[in-house]
Amino acid sequence: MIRVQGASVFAPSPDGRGSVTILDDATCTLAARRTAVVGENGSGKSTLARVIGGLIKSEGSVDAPERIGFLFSNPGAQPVMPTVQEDVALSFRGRGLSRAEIRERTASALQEHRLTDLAEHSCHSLSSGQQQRLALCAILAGEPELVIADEPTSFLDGRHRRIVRDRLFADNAPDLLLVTHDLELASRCDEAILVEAGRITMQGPADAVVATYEKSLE
Ligand SMILES: Nc1ncnc2c1ncn2[C@@H]1O[C@H](COP(=O)(O)OP(=O)(O)OP(=O)(O)O)[C@@H](O)[C@H]1O
Repeated sequence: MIRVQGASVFAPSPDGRGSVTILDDATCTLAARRTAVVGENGSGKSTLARVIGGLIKSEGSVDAPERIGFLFSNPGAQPVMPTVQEDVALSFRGRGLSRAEIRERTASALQEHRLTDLAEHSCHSLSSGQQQRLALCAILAGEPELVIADEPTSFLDGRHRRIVRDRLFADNAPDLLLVTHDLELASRCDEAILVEAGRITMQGPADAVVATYEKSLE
């Protein structure tokens, strides 16, 4: 369950003299297992996702699960460790596991995400699509209650897009808040919210919200 009450975010205006509102008094209660966030470029979707994920501060209040995995729209910003293997292993630390258990779980997570061949590679040497797959692997390894995914398939080829979609929508996957321009994927969520010019203008069943949004684009 996510509750956002009167969240507003301001950024410096381009002339540097004042501020512009990039999220305008957003209020919503998201109780569905999977919620899509749709809207035009620059409407404020990522800003809302970051506010919910606690990555940026806003006015108002946000109540969200404690264990959130955030998939950035720029996957190059995601890895924190030098190599692929170390980055995934980090997700298993702090849970009282032995070194051998961490090694074993890391190997199995890498295998599941078809990253075994890249285990020793430097995270920064990976392509954007590989980084996006690594980010998902590392985040799911952390067993979050909620995944906030900002365009999680933007750099992926068709095959890997299907794999990532299937993983995010698996029965045992964490709850999902999905920012996407892929309206077919958005429709697979239970609910959706529409963001327009910094405001949440609609919330409801994903199909209905996507249909309204698509119409507004005609
Ligand atoms: N740090 C910032 N400083 C100034 N303006 C910002 C900042 N972050 C976002 N904005 C502006 O806020 C608006 C909303 O940005 P946001 O990234 O939330 O949009 P979005 O709906 O996710 O867009 P897209 O679909 O293109 O990814 C944009 O006009 C953007 O330029």
